[in-house]
Amino acid sequence: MPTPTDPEVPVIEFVDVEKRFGDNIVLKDLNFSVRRGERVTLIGPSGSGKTTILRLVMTLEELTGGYIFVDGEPLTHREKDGKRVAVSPKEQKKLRTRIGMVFQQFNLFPNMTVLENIVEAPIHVLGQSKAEATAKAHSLLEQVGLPDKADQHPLSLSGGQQQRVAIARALAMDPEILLLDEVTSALDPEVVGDVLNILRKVADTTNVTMLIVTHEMSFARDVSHKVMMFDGGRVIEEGSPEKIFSDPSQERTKQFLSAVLRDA
Ligand SMILES: Nc1ncnc2c1ncn2[C@@H]1O[C@H](COP(=O)(O)OP(=O)(O)OP(=O)(O)O)[C@@H](O)[C@H]1O
Repeated sequence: MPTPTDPEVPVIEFVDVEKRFGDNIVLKDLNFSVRRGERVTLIGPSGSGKTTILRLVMTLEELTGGYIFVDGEPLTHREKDGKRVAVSPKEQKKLRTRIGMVFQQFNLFPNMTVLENIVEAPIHVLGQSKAEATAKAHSLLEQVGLPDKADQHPLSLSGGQQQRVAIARALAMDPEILLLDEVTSALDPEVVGDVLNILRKVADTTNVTMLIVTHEMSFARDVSHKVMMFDGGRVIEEGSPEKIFSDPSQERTKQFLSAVLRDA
């Protein structure tokens, strides 16, 4: 039996996942796994459930069926005596600290400064000292090209700058898993490249596992090890970006790609 520290254990594993909103079944019998350090891009038509998958991993949505494992440990439910039993809030919180997410709409706290946004979770969730968290926050602000914005409030920054702060905030937790949900969709086209370059660098210089939802084909091609195409709540095709993007074998795939991706 593999243990959670076994390198063969997937970092993220979906087993027979079902997600419904009322009568709307968005994901059904969804099975996939992501290995440590792997960067996986999810693509699919609007409404196919890509964002929902990320939100389930972040425990922002309630899982209505099946199981999600992080490092081999159940994130929301485990099977016990043939029954599906919820894990304790404490167990869930422990796993959650390993996961960071960057959202389309930045989701920064508007009443806090940039620095306060970044140090909040490291201090209150990880128990870091204020000095340690602050030093790391300044270094991350340097890394995302905003060394002089620590004392500003998010709403005084441009969208691209706010997204860079959001990336710094996610990285401040040293996440094992980074979830990127259409992080450039709300940005002016001229700043999209800057934000993606920061993420390319994160991909190049860390071993963080990434689950990415994006319409930016070049970015997906550059950073992903694997692309998974979703439709009807299931994976319909998966493979290397070269395979999926450059040589779509079926006409259906070709049409599908031209509908959902843009080359930026
Ligand atoms: N909170 C919610 N309440 C009810 N239905 C929801 C909720 N969130 C998502 N849905 C529904 O779930 C389905 C999948 O939505 P989701 O946002 O995951 O799709 P997506 O593939 O990310 O789409 P897009 O590419 O347009 O962002 C949609 O039908 C959506 O209406």
